[in-house]
Amino acid sequence: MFKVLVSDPISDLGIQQLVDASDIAVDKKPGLSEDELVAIIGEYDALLVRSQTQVTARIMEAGKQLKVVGRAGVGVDNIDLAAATERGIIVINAPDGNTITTCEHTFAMMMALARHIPQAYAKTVGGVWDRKTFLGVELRNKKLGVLGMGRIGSEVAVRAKAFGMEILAYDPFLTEERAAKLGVKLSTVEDIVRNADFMTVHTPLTPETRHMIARPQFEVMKHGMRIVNCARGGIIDEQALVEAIDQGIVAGAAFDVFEVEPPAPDHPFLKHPRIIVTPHLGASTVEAQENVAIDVSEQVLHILRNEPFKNAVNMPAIPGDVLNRLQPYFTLGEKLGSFIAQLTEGAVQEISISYSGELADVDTQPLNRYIVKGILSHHLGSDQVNVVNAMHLAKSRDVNIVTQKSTAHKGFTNLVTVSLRTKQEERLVAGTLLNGYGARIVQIDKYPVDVAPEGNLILVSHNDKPGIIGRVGTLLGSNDVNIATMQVGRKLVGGAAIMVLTVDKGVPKQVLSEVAKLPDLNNAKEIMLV
Ligand SMILES: NC(=O)c1ccc[n+]([C@@H]2O[C@H](COP(=O)([O-])OP(=O)(O)OC[C@H]3O[C@@H](n4cnc5c(N)ncnc54)[C@H](O)[C@@H]3O)[C@@H](O)[C@H]2O)c1
Ligand SMILES: O=C(O)[C@H](O)COP(=O)(O)O
Repeated sequence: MFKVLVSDPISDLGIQQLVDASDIAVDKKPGLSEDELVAIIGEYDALLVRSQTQVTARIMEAGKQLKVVGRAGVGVDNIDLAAATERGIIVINAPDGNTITTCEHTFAMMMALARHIPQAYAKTVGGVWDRKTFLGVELRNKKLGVLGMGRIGSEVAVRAKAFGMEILAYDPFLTEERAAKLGVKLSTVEDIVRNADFMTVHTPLTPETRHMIARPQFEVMKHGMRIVNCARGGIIDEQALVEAIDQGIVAGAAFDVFEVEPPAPDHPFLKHPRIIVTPHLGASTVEAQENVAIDVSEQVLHILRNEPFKNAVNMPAIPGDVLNRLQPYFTLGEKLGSFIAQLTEGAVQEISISYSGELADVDTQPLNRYIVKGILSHHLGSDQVNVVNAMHLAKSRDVNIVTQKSTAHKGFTNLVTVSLRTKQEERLVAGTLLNGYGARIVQIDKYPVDVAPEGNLILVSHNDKPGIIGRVGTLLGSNDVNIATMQVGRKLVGGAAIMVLTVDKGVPKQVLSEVAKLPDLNNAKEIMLV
C-alpha cells in the first residue's frame, strides 16, 4: 500500500482517482509547518502540494520512502529541486491545467487596472459617489508588451489582439516565424520598455528574470506605462516600481504575486492608490484546480506503480514518439548496466555507451539513465539509485560518460553496447531485443554469445580444451546447482573462451571458487540479474 500526503488545499475531485485506488492511502493535512512535515513525512511515498508548502531539503531528507513530489500547478520554486534530484525523488508538475485561468486573471487585472475598478468599488461601497477620480484608458490601439511567450503569455496575446491591442513580445525562444504565426511583433525587452503602454510578465522566476524590470528599465520607460504581474514576485523590482509610480513614470500596476508571500502588512503595494493586488489567485478557478489535481494525481499513480510518466521537472521530458521507441529497451539497458558492473573489477572511471542501428536516430539520453542506473545500483545499492539521480550520482563521483552512435546495423536491428573502464580493466557487454525472443546479451568482451539477461548466471573464462564443460557441469551438479542453459563463446579454436551458464539458484561462494580452480579455468564469476 502506497501512502500519499496532501499538504495544501487541492481539489477533492482532482485527487479522487488516488482516493479510489485500492493500492493507495491518501492523507489530507494542509497547513503543516516544516517541523510537522519532517516529523511525519517518513511514512509517505508521495507528497502533493500547491505553492504554500515549502518542500525543503530537510523534508526530503526525512522522507526516506518519498518517491515523488507532485505540484498541482506550474511553478516549482517552493520545491528544492537539487535536493530532490540528489535523493532520487521525482518532482512533477501540472503545466497545462491552469494556463487559461491564469491568462484570464491577467486580463481581469489589466482591465481592472485600466478602469480603476477595485479603487472605484471601495469608494462606492464606502458611501462615496465619485465619478471624477477614476478616469480610465481603453485597451484598444494600445501596445501591450508581453515578456515570456510560453503557455500563458501566448494566450494573453491572443486575447489582447481581440481587444484591438498591438502585441510586442519577447521570449528567448520566440522565433520570427512563431511571432508571425501568433500575429505579434518580435521585440527586445528594451523595445517593450520604451514603447509599450501596458506590460505583462509571464516568465518563471530565475536568476536571469529576477528584477528584469528594475531601475535601469524604469529610467527609460515610456511614461504612462501600466504593469501587470501574474507570474512570480521578484520579476519586477517592487521597490523600484513604487518609486517609478511616485515619479509619474508608471501610471499603475496590478500584482497577483509578491517577492515574499504573503507580503508584510506594511508592504508599500498594500497602501498605494495606484497599485491593485490579489493574493496569488491566478490559478484559483474551479476548472484549473480540478485540471491540475487530476493531472498530477494521474502521474503520481504512474510513478508509484512504476509505469511510464510525464511532466517530471527534474528529468528531461521524453516526447511520446521517443518514449514509444525507447521504452522496450529500458529493462535491457538496466540489465546490461548491472551485468557489466558485476563483471568489472575496480572503481568505475568511464562508462561508454554505444548505439548502432535504428536507435541511432533517437534521442537515447533517457536510455542512458537506465544503463547508468544499472551500473551504479551495483555499487551504491538499488534503493539509492534511480533514473532521476543516476546521472547526478555519476557526475558527482567524477564518472565520465561517453556515448557514440552509428546507423550501421552490426548484424542486429539495434545493438546497445556498454563498456566499463576502471583502473584495473575495461570490459564490454552488448545486447539487443530479438523479435519474438525478447532481450538477449549477444556479446561479452570479444566473444559472441546468446544469453537471456535474467536470473543467476555464472560467467567462466577458460582455455578452449576438451572436457572443460563436463568438469564444470559435474562440479556444479555434485553441489546441487542445476544448470538451466549453457553458452560457449570463443574466437579461435583452442584459444581463450568463455562459458555462460544460467543456473536455477544462487551459487555458494565456496563452489564458485572450486570451479575457478579447475584445470584450464581462469575465472568464474556469478552475476545476478533480478
Ligand atoms: N499567478 C498564478 O497563480 C500563476 C498561475 C500559473 C502560472 N504562474 C506563473 O506564470 C509563469 C508562466 O507560466 P507558463 O505556464 O506560461 O510557463 P511557460 O514555461 O509555458 O512559459 C514561460 C516562458 O518564459 C520564457 N522565458 C524564460 N526566461 C525568459 C526571459 N529572460 N525573458 C523572457 N521570457 C523568458 C520561457 O522561454 C517560456 O516560454 C510561471 O512563472 C508560472 O509559475 C502563475
Ligand atoms: O505556478 C502556479 O501554478 C501558480 O502560481 C499557482 O499556484 P497555486 O497552486 O498555489 O495557486
